[in-house]
Amino acid sequence: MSFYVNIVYLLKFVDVVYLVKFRKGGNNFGKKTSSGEKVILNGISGMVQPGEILDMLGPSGSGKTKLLTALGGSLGGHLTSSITYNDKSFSNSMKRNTGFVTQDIVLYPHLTVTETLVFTVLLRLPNSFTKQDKIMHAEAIIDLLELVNCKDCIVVDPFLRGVSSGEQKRVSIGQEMLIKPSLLFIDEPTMSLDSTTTQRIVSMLLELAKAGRTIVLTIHQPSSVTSSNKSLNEQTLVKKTLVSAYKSNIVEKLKEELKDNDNNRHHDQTENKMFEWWWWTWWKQFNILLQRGLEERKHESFSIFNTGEVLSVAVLFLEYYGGNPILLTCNTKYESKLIFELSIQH
Ligand SMILES: Nc1ncnc2c1ncn2[C@@H]1O[C@H](COP(=O)(O)OP(=O)(O)OP(=O)(O)O)[C@@H](O)[C@H]1O
Repeated sequence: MSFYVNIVYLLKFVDVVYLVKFRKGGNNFGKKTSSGEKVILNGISGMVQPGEILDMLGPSGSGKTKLLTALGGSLGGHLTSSITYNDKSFSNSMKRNTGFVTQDIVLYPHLTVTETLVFTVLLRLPNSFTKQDKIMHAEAIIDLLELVNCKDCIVVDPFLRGVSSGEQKRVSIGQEMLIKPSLLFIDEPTMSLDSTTTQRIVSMLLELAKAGRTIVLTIHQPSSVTSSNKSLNEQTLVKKTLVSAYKSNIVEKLKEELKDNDNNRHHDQTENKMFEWWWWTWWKQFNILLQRGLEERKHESFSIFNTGEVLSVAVLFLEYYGGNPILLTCNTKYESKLIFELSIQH
């Protein structure tokens, strides 16, 4: 199974503005509060071609995750922008081709690396692939992400160490890779990793981009140009210089480029023809979810209550997500967190 993608996407975003409403003063313990608006993203523009990686650097709180989520088509609320993918807006059909790796690593702690990826691939690849094909695909991803040495390790082992945080991050990326997404969004792929693991992940992302993907990622830069060892005046000056350099050197050029690109580009008419949508049968999905739930909790002694819990979680997931395979990579133990995250993202 090749890692080349069927559809390639040109991502363009122009003047992305995002506001949030907030209550001034937070909880005023019974006193009157007033509300206000905060500008989180203020007119951001850019373009990413297939085969390219756009890396967003910035200090904590600068809006990287919000922009990434907006580009991934999942940011609701007060968003005004023109974000297009091959000159079309984000659609449900595109979700099939989009992978989104969140900052927090959320994996089943009691499954092995192989089990994690195999259950994901069984749920997320269409029925046109045989079970054997799907398992082979998961094994290929394990090779690609250099997870062979830990493939039989439990993700979080209560007695031993479990897999390392770098390996967990690669498993999270692997879960998205299984569907061969054409667009890949990754929030902080190198967070808290050592330089060797960072280098490995970056090389892997370069390989994925070479295969035709459009990749956007964020990297928190602790040693950013406005670092705290500079005085406030110096920080403000550096910010102003950067903003005006961005406006005069980049924005106008970029907008020109976006215009040229609009005029010259031959639209990819094959997208819809190549797009393959499928729905799993309820029974098949239920079985995989049930099997995963039982595998995850095999270390616990099973009572009627536990069994009932696993069964209801499997049903609940089918019901909650309406059988949408993209959302079925969740973690039983961490449903509430994921439901929260997914309700934000989808
Ligand atoms: N509902 C909200 N109300 C007020 N402010 C908000 C709200 N949601 C997000 N913010 C603010 O928006 C800003 C951008 O958040 P975002 O998560 O995108 O930052 P980030 O650059 O990804 O940070 P980090 O590197 O720490 O993950 C932050 O300052 C955050 O506090």
